[in-house]
Amino acid sequence: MPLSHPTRRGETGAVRARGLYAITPDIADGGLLLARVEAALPWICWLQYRNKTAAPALRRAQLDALLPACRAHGVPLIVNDDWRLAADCGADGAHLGEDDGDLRAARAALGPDAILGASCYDSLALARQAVESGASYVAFGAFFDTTTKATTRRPDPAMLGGAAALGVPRVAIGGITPDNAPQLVAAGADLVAVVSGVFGSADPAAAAQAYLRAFTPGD
Ligand SMILES: Cc1ncc(COP(=O)(O)OP(=O)(O)O)c(N)n1
Ligand SMILES: Cc1nc(C(=O)O)sc1CCOP(=O)(O)O
Ligand SMILES: [Mg+2]
Repeated sequence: MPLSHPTRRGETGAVRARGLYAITPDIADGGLLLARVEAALPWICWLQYRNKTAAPALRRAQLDALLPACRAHGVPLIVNDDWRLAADCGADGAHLGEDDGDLRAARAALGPDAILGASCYDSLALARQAVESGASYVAFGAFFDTTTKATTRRPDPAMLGGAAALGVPRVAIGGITPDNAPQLVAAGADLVAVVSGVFGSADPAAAAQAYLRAFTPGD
């Protein structure tokens, strides 16, 4: 199952990854969240913990439950929005958007091996700045309509190719389905980041596997 492999580091120490980057939805029930994540874990490359509504104590408790499950599958766990929480709970990294603080501070706090992601929306200039500031991957979106989050920016898939020279994994996000994922992978996406397409499904394991076909055209 080569596409379920987690992050590997090359000789330069750079993050290399390819496949599905699953992102959790806002689920208050920790048992339900863990069950749905555990179903998907064999098929995913990275997991992002994203909960926009939980109180800090619940976020911490959910992360503490998810971390051993991710470790058991060799899947890095990345915390959305809050690099301090990522550091406190021993996660593998953090994802920061434009309102989530300073990438340089996050890199300094998390250390050189942490996976540090940056939202770059529809901007190559933002992506260049992010890498200069310590980001180890860049994310572009929203490529398609999504009901998970209000989005205003819509990059062209060609932006993924334009970002190749940055030398870090390129993540595509926003309304990605198994049907539209192949065009983003063909345009240069190393990872497709998905919330509802995986965790909104009655069968997260089957849903996750459906995305992997985008990375093995012809199968
Ligand atoms: C992989 C990935 N890409 C983009 C985002 C969006 O981050 P942000 O713009 O900070 O919005 P919120 O997710 O915090 O609502 C992401 N989380 N992950
Ligand atoms: C969290 C997020 N960030 C986006 C961006 O464009 O930066 S789109 C998005 C929502 C992705 O959810 P779904 O896979 O359900 O469409
Ligand atoms: Mg954010």
